[in-house]
Amino acid sequence: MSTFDSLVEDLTRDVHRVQPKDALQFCANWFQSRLEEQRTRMRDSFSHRPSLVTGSIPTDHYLDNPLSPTSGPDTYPIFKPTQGRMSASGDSPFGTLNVPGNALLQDASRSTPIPRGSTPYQMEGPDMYFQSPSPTEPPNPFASFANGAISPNPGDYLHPPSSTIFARRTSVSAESIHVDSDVDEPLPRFEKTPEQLRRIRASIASNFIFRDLDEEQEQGVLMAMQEIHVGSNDVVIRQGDVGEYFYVVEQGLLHCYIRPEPVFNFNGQQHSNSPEKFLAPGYHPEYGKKVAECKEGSSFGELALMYGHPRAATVMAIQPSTLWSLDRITFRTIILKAAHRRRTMYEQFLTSVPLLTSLGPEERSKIADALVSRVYSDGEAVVRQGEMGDTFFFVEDGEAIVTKRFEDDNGQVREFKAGHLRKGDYFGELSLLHMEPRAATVSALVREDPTISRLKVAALDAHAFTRLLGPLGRSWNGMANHTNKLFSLDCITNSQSVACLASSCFLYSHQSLGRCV
Ligand SMILES: Nc1ncnc2c1ncn2[C@@H]1O[C@@H]2COP(=O)(O)O[C@H]2[C@H]1O
Repeated sequence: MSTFDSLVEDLTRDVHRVQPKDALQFCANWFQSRLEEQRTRMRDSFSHRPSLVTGSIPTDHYLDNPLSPTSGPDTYPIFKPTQGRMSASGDSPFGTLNVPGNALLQDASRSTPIPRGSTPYQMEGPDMYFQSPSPTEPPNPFASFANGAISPNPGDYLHPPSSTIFARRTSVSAESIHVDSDVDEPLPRFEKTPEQLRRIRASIASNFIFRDLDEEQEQGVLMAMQEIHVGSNDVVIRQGDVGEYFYVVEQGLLHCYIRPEPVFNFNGQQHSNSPEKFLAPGYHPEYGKKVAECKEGSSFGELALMYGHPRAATVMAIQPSTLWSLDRITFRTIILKAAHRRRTMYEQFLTSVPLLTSLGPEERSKIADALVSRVYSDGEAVVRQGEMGDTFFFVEDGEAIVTKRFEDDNGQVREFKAGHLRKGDYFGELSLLHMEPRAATVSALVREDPTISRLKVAALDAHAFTRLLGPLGRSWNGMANHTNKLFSLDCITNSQSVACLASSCFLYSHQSLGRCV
C-alpha cells in the first residue's frame, strides 16, 4: 500500500470514529499533526546522528509553535473541578491552564503568560463552534506553519502520543514538553487519603490509557487527580469548548452527545434542524445524538487534550457520579512521556527482530505504536491449537514452548513439543494469513532456571498486522510455499532450531524455514 493510501485509510478511520462536525477542519488538523509527527521523527533520527545535529538540520524541523490565543469573549460557563462538588464558573477555560510548565501560556510574540481569564475567540453559531486566532480572522488551520515563529526552545517538541492509544491518532502540539528529559516543571499535587488513592487505582486499573505508566508516573497521575461529584444532568464537558481536563469515572453514569452537523442550502443559509428529530429516542434536545455511555472504570475527555481540538462531544451525568479529573498538562506530560518511552523501547526491540530487517525506521515505529504488551505466567497458553486467531505476537522477553496435538494411528491424542521461542521470535501469523485455526499451542515456559524472565509478548491485532506487516506479504507467502513444498509442514518455528511434523514423524532441522501457529 502506498503512503498516500495508508494515510487516507488512517484518516477515514479516524473521521468515522470522531465524526467531526467540521470535517474539513478535522482533516486539516489531522494532516498537520501527521506532518508534525513525521518532522519529529526526522528530528529524532537526526539527533541520533551527532554529525548532523548542529547546524545542518533544516530550521523547520525545530519549529514547534505554541498556540497564540488572543483575548476574546467567553462563550460558555464551564464546570471546573474543585476539591469537592463541581461548580459552574464563568471563568475562561484557559484560566486553569495557568499552571507551572504550561508553554501554552507563552505568547510567542510577547513571551509573557496569557492572563487568567482570556480565551481564544470562538465563532459561535447555533450548531458551530470554531476556534479562531482573532475575532476578525477566520481560523487558519496551518497557522503554526504560516507564522514562522521560532520556539524559544529549539528542539523542544511535544512528541506525538502512541497511536495505539486511540487507534493510531497523533497529537497536535499545544504545549512543548521534553519527553526525553527527567527534569520537569512541578505538576499539580493534591494530597489524598490512602482510601482515595485506593479508589483511583481501582478506577484506572483496567483503563488502557494508563497502561504504559511506570510507578513514578502513576504516582504523578494519582497525585494530580481531583475528586469530583456531579449530580444528574450536570454537564461535565460541552462540545466545542477548549479541553482542560480528562476524566475517569469511579462510579455513576454519563452520556456523550454530539450535535448534528449544520445543513446549508445552496445560498449558504443554514436549515434549522427538524425539532421532531430531537424528540426521537437517543437524542437530547440541546446536545444532540447520544453516542456513548461512560460507566465505572471508563474515561472521557481525552480527544481534545491529545489533539488540541475543541471538545468533540457533550458529556452529561445521567446519575450522580464520582469522577477523577486530570489536568491537561499532567495528562499530556505524563501520558505522552510514557508513550514516548514505550515507543523507544519497542523500536529498539524491533530492530533486533530478523523478520523486520527489511523495514525502514518509520515502518518499525508504526509497528511499535501498535504493539501491546502482555505478560503470561508459567505454563499459561498465549494461543491454543484449534482456536481462531486474531492476534500476532513477538516474544519480547522470556521464553515460550510450542506444542502440537495430533491423533495417532490408534486414534489416541498425542502431544509433542514443536518448538522453543525466545526473544525476537514471533508466532501467530499463519492463522491470520490463511484465516485458519491456530496450528499449535504456544505457552509460557515453565521455568526451572530462575534467571529466565517471565514470558512477555508484544501483541499486534489482526487489523494492524494486515496494515503494517502487509509489506512483508511476499516474504510470508514465500516462506509458507517454500516450507509446504519441502516438508508438507504443519509446524516450524522461527528459532534456529526448527521442529516439524511430517506424516507423524519428527524432522529436526537447523534452519529457520517457516512458521507454525
Ligand atoms: N463518538 C464520539 N465522538 C467523540 N467523542 C466521544 C465519542 N464517544 C465518546 N466521546 C468522548 O466525549 C469526549 C468529549 O471531549 P473530548 O473531545 O476531549 O473527548 C471525547 C471522548 O472522550
